Amino acid sequence: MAKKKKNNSFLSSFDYTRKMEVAGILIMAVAALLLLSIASYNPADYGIVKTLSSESLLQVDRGPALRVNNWLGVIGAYISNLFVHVLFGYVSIIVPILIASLGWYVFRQKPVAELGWPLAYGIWVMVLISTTIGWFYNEYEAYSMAWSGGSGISVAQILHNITGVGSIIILAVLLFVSALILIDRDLQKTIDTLKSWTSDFRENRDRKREERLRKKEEKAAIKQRQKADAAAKKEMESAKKQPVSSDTDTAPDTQKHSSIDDIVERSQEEDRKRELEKKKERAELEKLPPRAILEKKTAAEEKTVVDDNDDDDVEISVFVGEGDEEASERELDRVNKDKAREVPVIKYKFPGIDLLDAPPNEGNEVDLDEIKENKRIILDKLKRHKIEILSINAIVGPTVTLYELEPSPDVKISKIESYANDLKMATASHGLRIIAPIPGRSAVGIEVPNSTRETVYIKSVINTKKFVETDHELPVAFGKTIENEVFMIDLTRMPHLLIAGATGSGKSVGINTIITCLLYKCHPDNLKFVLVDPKKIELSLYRNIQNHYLAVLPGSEEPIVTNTDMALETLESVTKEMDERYDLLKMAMVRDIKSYNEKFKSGELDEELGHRHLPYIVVIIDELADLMMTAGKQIEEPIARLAQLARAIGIHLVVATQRPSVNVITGTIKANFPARIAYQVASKVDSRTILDTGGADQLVGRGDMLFASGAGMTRIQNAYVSAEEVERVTSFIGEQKGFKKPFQLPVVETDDGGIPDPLDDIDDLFREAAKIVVLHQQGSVSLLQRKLKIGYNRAGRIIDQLYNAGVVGPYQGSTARDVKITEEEDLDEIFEELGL
Ligand SMILES: Nc1ncnc2c1ncn2[C@@H]1O[C@H](COP(=O)(O)OP(=O)(O)OP(=O)(O)O)[C@@H](O)[C@H]1O
Repeated sequence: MAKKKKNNSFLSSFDYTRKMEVAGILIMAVAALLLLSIASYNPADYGIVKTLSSESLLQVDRGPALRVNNWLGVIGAYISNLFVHVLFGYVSIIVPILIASLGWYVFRQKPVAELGWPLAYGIWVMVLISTTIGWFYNEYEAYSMAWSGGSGISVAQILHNITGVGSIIILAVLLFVSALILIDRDLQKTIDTLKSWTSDFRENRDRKREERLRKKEEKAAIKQRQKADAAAKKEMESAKKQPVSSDTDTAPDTQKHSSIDDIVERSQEEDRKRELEKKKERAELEKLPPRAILEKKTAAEEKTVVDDNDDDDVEISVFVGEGDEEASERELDRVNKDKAREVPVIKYKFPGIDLLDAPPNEGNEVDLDEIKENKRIILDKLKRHKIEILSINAIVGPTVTLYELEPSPDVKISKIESYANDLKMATASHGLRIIAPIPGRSAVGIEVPNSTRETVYIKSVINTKKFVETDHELPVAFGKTIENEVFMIDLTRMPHLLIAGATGSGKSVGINTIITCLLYKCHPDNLKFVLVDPKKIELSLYRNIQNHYLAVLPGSEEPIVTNTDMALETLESVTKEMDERYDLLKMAMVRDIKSYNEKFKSGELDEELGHRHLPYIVVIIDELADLMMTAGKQIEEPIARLAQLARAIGIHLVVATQRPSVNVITGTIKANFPARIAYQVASKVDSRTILDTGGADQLVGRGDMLFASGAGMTRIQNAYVSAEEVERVTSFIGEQKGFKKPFQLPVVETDDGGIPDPLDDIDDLFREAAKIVVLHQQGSVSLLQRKLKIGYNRAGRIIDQLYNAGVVGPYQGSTARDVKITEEEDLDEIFEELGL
């Protein structure tokens, strides 16, 4: 009695958990032993153990003939014979697996009842597979019986007796259905899953390939840049070491380089500062509790708490952004009138706001039923995955509604993202985008497209106080954010834009929005467009405004560039304009175009020295792919150079393509365009090429876009401007007198050594200039400026003519041109040839 009591107390000294752990380990050990015995099954073993007497079991060595092969000896031989030979063949291996799962459940104290179906399924599959193998064994006997086991063979035989060849069809169908059950319980879903697997695989492979290519290119670009930097540094150092007398010409050239570097470096420094500020702002937001952020973000919004009578107890608050304050009547016209008055060079009247269509219906209608339904679906789906949500905010935008979910603290945010496909299917919506987490918050955003979209009319973004009163130099109000706020940028701060979107996604409308915004804000004296349109139709509407707003190659008949050769020449010319502008800024000792123009306006800069008012130049390329396909590297080079250096001197690029592949948006181009816009694209790979992340493939087209700059990504509904509106605006401008001709870009030397400037228009000072150059053996613009007391432009033109006549060599960047003539007689011969 006493003993029993002691025993009891020994067992009861272990708590329940420990007992379950021990039981679990024991069950798993049994499973492991069973597995070993089945895995080492040998048909000969059973015969041997049957012949063994009980004494022989105690013998140290029974000799090789009686040695059992099974790893678990005699017991193993019996067990494996039962499972492999008698029952289900090697397929019996499922038994120890099932036992091990049971052991694991006991060990972890999970509810064993949960294993009911998996156990039944495992046994069913075991019987089915062994029967199928048995069927083939009966028919062909091509392999050992151990694969199906006696039971598999017998069941197959019985089935065959009853249904003949139909038996194998039945078995095949049962196997297929069982496999489907394993993959997924829904056939439709299974097909979708399989489809998404294959497309994921393909996408992955493509992405990796593109990524490799991009990295390679980026590396090459970085190397190139480093080389250029090193060369420039070296040059600067050598210039510092040997002070050059002021009347030699190499000094200004060297200074020019260091000055370019200075200016670029300074503006890069400014970019860095801006980035830092943005980071700080984000960090501040992170510190605020989520609620406070929402309040901050939606300060101007209406909030409705919806009582949806659902049985869940998650509250949903619906926010609709009020939008920006409308500008008062004629405010824009008044501001523009003042602006036009300030520029006396031409008489100009800005287009009026009434040239734009008025939005037919003001405001954004909210479909509360749709919101409730989406909430129900989202919660339902997440509940099934055991994700608990504490509260939801729905922010209704023009195109999509953002559901901000606050999950309970123990939920891993990234888990929700993995259910994107599931949610997409449940809400039956293309364009569902998951933001997990919303930057700086422990909330998850799910954007679901609205069933009825609101068109954002351009008038509703232009005629706002935000746009009218902005002091941005080149303001572009793209459209409206999800909070209904006007999304506006200053192009000078971007400083360039890369745009991608499949055909029909709203790119062209987007480019028209950019141009229209600029036309409504910038005086023609202060802004010029270089329009490159290989598709030949998209930008043709702007022909009307050539004498006001377009910049062209000298002598060009066609104000809009439509072929690759011309595009190449034009971009090179813009690059030359860039170099010239750097020279001018250096001479004026200012660091950016704004201060330069102010200095010029105040009369501090001498026009005789080449100083001139510098308008902003916005180069728009609509379809980079067409140019890259025909000119490749040749076109990439000036684009990359402009993108790298043109920031401080008022030249900005807007480059669009419908083919965002790595051979169009190369590493070099990408590296120099930090601000990017993606409209809807065809695949995740395309989205990654443009944005470095997915998302653009989930947009819903018609101007639905993502804007990405260093500070994150914003979803925007692009403002709609129709072709008729563009036509009205451009005709209004075009009908005014304007300048005599379009803005002339500088002349560029062509590859074959000639320059387009014809020699029959030889400058009066050509002879004198040639003599000076030969005398000093130095072909430089500033030498001619000093000696002939002429302006920069004229001296530059004479140097180009001297080059064309063979007196000086080609342009060599930072050093003066070589002089090809040494003797006066040779020069006289040239004069004679030219009839001078
Ligand atoms: N912001 C917008 N709001 C409403 N509808 C739009 C918007 N942008 C585009 N759309 C609609 O989508 C159509 C296609 O747009 P768009 O011509 O700009 O596409 P795209 O990307 O330039 O195509 P492609 O590359 O073939 O020229 C437009 O005709 C218009 O009906």
